[in-house]
Amino acid sequence: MRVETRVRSPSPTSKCRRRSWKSPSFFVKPAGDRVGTRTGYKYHLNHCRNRERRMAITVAINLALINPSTLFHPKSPNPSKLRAFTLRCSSATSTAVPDLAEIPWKTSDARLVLEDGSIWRAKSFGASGTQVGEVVFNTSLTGYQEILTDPSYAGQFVLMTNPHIGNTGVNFDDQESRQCFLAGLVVRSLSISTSNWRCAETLGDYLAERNIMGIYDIDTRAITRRLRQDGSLIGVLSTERTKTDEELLEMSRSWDIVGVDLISGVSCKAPHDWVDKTNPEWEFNSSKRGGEAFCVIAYDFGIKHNILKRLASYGCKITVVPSTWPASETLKMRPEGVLFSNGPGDPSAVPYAVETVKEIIGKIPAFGICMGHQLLGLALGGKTFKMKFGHHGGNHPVMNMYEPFMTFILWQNHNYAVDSSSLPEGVVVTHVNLNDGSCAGLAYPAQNIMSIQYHPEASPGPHDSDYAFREFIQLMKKVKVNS
Ligand SMILES: NC(=O)CC[C@H](N)C(=O)O
Repeated sequence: MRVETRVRSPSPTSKCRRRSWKSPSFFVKPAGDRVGTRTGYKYHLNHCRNRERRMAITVAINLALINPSTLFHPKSPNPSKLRAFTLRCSSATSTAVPDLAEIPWKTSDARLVLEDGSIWRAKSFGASGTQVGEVVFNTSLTGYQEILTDPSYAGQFVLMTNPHIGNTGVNFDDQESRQCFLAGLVVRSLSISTSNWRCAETLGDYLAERNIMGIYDIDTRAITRRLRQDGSLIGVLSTERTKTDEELLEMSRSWDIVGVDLISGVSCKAPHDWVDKTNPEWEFNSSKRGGEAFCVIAYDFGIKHNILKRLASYGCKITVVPSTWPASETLKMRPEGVLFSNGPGDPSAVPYAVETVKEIIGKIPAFGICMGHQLLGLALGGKTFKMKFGHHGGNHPVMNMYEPFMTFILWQNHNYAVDSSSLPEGVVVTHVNLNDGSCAGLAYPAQNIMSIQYHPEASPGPHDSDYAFREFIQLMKKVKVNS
């Protein structure tokens, strides 16, 4: 198919004040011997501000990417600039063209077999092979790259409920860790083109290079309903024709994620300092930072880079240590605070980490995030349990129990939770998830402990809870002043 694009600008001499006359129109139409010249798509812009103009150009580039050599825009107000821009963009992503063009006509070549016996046919992208994991659904509309690189998804297939994924491609600034640890990605519709000023490669290429499997053209709504009704399910994803459905089903039924130590596979291997702050270009909260720098040890149970960046932006000097780092070494380093990070899997499967937490709390102010929060709950004598299908997404309402009318919309990503009723006296539930009443935060003021089940760094997600980092700073400050 040849693609012809035209951008028609408003007449500069037009005296007409009506908006529609002032608006540029933009046409993208398939052209060629067997396609009528008047068929195609018309993008009519309501007004001609730069942003809309850029959008129009972006649409033109996306459609023209199917065949960049036929890019054509004779009536651009500034043809040479527009041509240079569009050609630069199309050549920057031209390596992706053959794959993209193939996608809509590809036939099913993958199966997702769930432990309940259901078999879902799909089309594969990224790596091929056979992979087992727990299927969880994520309700986030954006941020698939941060999700892919969040180590907390180790051992899990992430099914995105947002039906359209891949349209912004992948860049190398939005990585939350050194690699993708998840088992695979499940999407309804994989974008046939990518368009973003930071895009460095397509999602498919990115996953293939990292040996991560992806599938698309699968009924993600039906699977999500099943997970909501029956709870998280183990699944096997396979592109191998030689494997029978029965074999894959057997594989899914003989694997379990409960009781497995997934932290040891994602944690760093040696201590190191962290200095990167949130890029000033993306900084959203530069107010109320004191000049004081606190030394913090961050236990890496699968830590996301943006937790470290936010802490650094709040002025902390951070040393990241592996999950097996002895508490005695930490105490010798005399930090002013200890952070217990997020991380994958079952908190009760890592008793060594609970022991470490037990040895540290009460001696140094402690802050737990997600897995760190669960480990603190266990160390304080509480219990954790596996939730039905967990919380994965950026739309979770969480209420602050100290200020009951303060409800935040937050990013959560967890399958386990602390059982509020199991917590000993003196430990307070500070936050509650309003969807199901589960514990979303706790504090033990007597030992200068605070912890949250949600992600204050967002990435992706709303920034509502960035204040949690400030509260940790205030906690360290209070202890320093009083000591
Ligand atoms: N984001 C996290 O730290 C996840 C915590 C824990 N592994 C869970 O799934 O509940």
